[in-house]
Amino acid sequence: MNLTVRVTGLEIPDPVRDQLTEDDVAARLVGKDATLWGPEAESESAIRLGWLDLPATSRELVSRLADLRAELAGEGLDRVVLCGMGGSSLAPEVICRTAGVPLVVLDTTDPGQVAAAMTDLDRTVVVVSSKSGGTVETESQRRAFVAAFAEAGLDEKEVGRRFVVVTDPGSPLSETAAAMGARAVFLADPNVGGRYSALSAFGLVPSALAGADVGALLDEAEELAGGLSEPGNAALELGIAMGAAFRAGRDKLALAGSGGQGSDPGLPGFGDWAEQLIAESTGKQGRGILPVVLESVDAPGSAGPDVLLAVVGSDAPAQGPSLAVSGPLGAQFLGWEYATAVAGRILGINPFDQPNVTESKENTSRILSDGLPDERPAATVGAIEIRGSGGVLDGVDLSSHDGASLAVEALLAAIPPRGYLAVMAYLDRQQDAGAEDLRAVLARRAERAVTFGWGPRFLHSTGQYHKGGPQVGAFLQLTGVVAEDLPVPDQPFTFATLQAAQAGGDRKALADRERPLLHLHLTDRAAGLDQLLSALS
Ligand SMILES: O=P(O)(O)OC[C@H]1O[C@H](O)[C@H](O)[C@@H](O)[C@@H]1O
Repeated sequence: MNLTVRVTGLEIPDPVRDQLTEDDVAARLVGKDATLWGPEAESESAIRLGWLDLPATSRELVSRLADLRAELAGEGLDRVVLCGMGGSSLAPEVICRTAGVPLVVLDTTDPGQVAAAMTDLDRTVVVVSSKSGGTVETESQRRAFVAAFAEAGLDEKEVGRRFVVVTDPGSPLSETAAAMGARAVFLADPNVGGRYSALSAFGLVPSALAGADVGALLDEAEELAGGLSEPGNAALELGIAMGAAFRAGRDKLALAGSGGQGSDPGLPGFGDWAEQLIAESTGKQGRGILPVVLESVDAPGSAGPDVLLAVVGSDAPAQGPSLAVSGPLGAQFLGWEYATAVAGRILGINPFDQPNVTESKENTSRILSDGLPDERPAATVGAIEIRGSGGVLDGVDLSSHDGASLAVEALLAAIPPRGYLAVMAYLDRQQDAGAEDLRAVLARRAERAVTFGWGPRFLHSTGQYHKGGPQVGAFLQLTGVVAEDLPVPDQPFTFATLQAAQAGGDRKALADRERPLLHLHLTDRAAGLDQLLSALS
């Protein structure tokens, strides 16, 4: 078995393991028994277990993708841009970063970040990935690239040849792909959900075109797959540890990479992939495991009474209740998917649906048709406009020059015991990268779990947990002024209005739950971030 899981400092009660053994869960999961998560989950589970077969069924893609990559290279198309959200982009990002090959991942509606991806068009091929084929971010990016290629002088046929599409059979995107004459269309297995699709066409197509060795990835997964029906296998142990920790009150899973130390190479970006898998799969019905992606093994948030630390890519135990999960990337993907399905059974939830994701999307659509509500700031301090809901600004003196940090302090004070703070930044992941530093700064002050997510990307990941999981979150939303907007061709909105509507739609979903929420709008992005970080550090 090429995955090892070492559990340290966490007691696993015998009944948890005994029950799984008695119920023959390992073999039944490999046999795709849809009854494992109870009668209510059965119809969904019945069409969501195809990921178990992917190490074998995805094989046919390997040579097809090698041929396509060679064909593209022959035409000088060596820059790959991937448009896709959540399950359609997180895995390729890890695969390519781990392999050290360049892939431009576009999973945003930030106008500046989208515009920055539209360079070097003469050597660019765009992979448009969406399982449903109806994701607004992805479709908007596709339209923007079509227009950019046309503006660069390509005729309609040439434009189509710059696109490779990955989607489910019969989706609206499959029809669009045919209509635009896309160079290639890869239809994925509809019996695999987005966040379980790392080893399907969604993970493999962009990665192989960017130059990653996806055959090796499948080999790694296949080696693990061979032992997954055995009781006591490593992926089962991982799921048991996640479930037992949850039952013992350790419902925050802090994820850290080994940073390339020790015997395993690092797996950069793996935490963000696992975050979506765990948050969307378990965060529902008022419970769930909250993944907290850390900057390093000893970053703030790696320990605490409600925390289990998982170090990915390490075989050395860390301090405190922790897991060391080592193995190559292909085995990690399959192992964590299997473990999450097992943990889902222990938690008593359906690990294959995402019942609360649509809510923010619907709010966004409403804002796009009715317009943004006029929400006056409670105060403006320096480059930051301050707004709040859920009582977070009650009694806070916003008139002083440190009004913004007082507002943040009030938000931290509103985090309930065993709760968490989610920082949600609807900004440019490249240009405003410093926003990520807020996580550790705030975790140090809050002494509670603090997560960081780029909007709208996190809506397809932790967004489910925020709304469907335990209602113990406090929320810091960051938005910023847009220097130059970008149209979404043939749509009644621009990227800036879409981004603002997504932030507004999610604020509404959280406000409807009366969660404490602080919204800081940066009227100058760089100055606002500096102001915030220096006030809080
Ligand atoms: O691949 P798509 O259909 O575009 O979906 C992208 C993402 O969107 C939704 O919000 C789901 O909650 C995610 O699980 C999914 O990965």
